[in-house]
Amino acid sequence: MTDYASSSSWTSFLKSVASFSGDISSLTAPPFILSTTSLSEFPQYWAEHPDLFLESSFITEENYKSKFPDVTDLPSAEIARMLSVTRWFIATLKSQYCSRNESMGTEKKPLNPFLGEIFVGKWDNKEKEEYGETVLLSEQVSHHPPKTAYTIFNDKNDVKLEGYNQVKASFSKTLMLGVKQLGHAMLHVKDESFLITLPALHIEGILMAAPFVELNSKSIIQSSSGLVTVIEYSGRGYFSGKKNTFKAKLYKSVEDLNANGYPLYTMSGQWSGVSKIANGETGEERGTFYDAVNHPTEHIYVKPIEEQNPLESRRAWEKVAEGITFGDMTMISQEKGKIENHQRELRKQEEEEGTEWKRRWFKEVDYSTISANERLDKTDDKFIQLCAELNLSTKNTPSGSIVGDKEDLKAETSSHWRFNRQAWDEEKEIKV
Ligand SMILES: CCC(=O)OC[C@H](C)CC[C@H]1O[C@H]2C[C@H]3[C@@H]4CC=C5C[C@@H](O)CC[C@]5(C)[C@H]4CC[C@]3(C)[C@H]2[C@@H]1C
Repeated sequence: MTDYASSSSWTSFLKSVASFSGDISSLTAPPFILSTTSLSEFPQYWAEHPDLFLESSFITEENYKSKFPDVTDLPSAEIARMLSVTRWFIATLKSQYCSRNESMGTEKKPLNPFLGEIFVGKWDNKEKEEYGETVLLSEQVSHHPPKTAYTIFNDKNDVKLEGYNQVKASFSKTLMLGVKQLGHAMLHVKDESFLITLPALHIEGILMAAPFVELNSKSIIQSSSGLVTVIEYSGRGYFSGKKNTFKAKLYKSVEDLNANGYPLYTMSGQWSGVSKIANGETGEERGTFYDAVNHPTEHIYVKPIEEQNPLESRRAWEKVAEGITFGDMTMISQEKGKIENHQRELRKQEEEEGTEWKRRWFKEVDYSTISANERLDKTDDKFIQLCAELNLSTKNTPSGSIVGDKEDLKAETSSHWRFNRQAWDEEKEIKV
């Protein structure tokens, strides 16, 4: 095993970190820490368990007890659906935050998508007729700063996830990279909606050239039914001492949450391992909630590169990925240079013509026009309604910020990316 930590390329990289400007892509990291995967591919990690992604859409008053056989006191289908959505969300975390360690040995620096870069794919679920096809569309809607908008939809069962992501990163004195996520995700299952806020994370192990992600802070899942789940994260050295630890509490309402009342259920354990579910009031265990190690992961299907459009990520980055695989710095910088030069020419042309790159499947919606309480009775916008339940900021703040907290007061914009389904229905060039 190469001792990367003491290699000259890594020590000089660490020196460059000293002058880190906050823009992750500005850092030239050595080939062994570069990933051949672009950030535009990351939304696939929301649906690598097609069964769990769709499960809540199959839960009815008639069958809900069968979905959680150990939870004998499950009161209703609505609560079962909230448990199911919570389990799906917990199940996404291992793919989101550990998949590079599993496939490449350590966390790596993803390729920085160019403006307009797209990534599309599907889970055809052929083995389960009742699932139907799940489609992923991802588009880099901003390059400065990088923002990725995505949707994952399954028309047959009326399930759709829509969201976008932006990160703010900063190095601590101990060279740990702290990352705050902006944006949010919204899951719509038939006539129910769930707002999901994104956890903050930090990258440990950079000094030893063996980086890995640990989650911190919390996520909230707010349902349009009023049910709410709060998930708190911790790592090694915190109360339980184990890495990737979480504690999730499902409350009947925000009032119960705010009054520090009993949750209906508490789920706790490791999001990358096994977690248990217990009765929220008595603490009596009700069995295993989720087992990340033994639940099969199904990777997305992406058509071969030769069938892809030039804007599609794996085709666009093919040569750079080759350079990274061979550790050929010259090839990496030459091929990256071609992509960057082409982008510079496009921006120059747009500047001269007074135009702007046309976003393909997503549009930016400005929520700053009216104040929050006015909006409530004037909108059927689920984002506004679900944020209002939790008094969450609707501005461009780290996900989960509260109205009036310092991040909310500091934020100047309130624009969020939304999927434009009609644009996809009218799409002529790109096939999944
Ligand atoms: C920046 C210094 C550097 O290059 O160090 C190399 C190290 C690999 C650490 C930095 C990179 O670590 C990567 C981890 C990436 C996040 C992983 C998962 C997600 C979830 C997904 O839903 C949205 C994106 C997000 C937050 C990734 C964002 C980019 C991260 C932090 C990469 C770092 C550049």
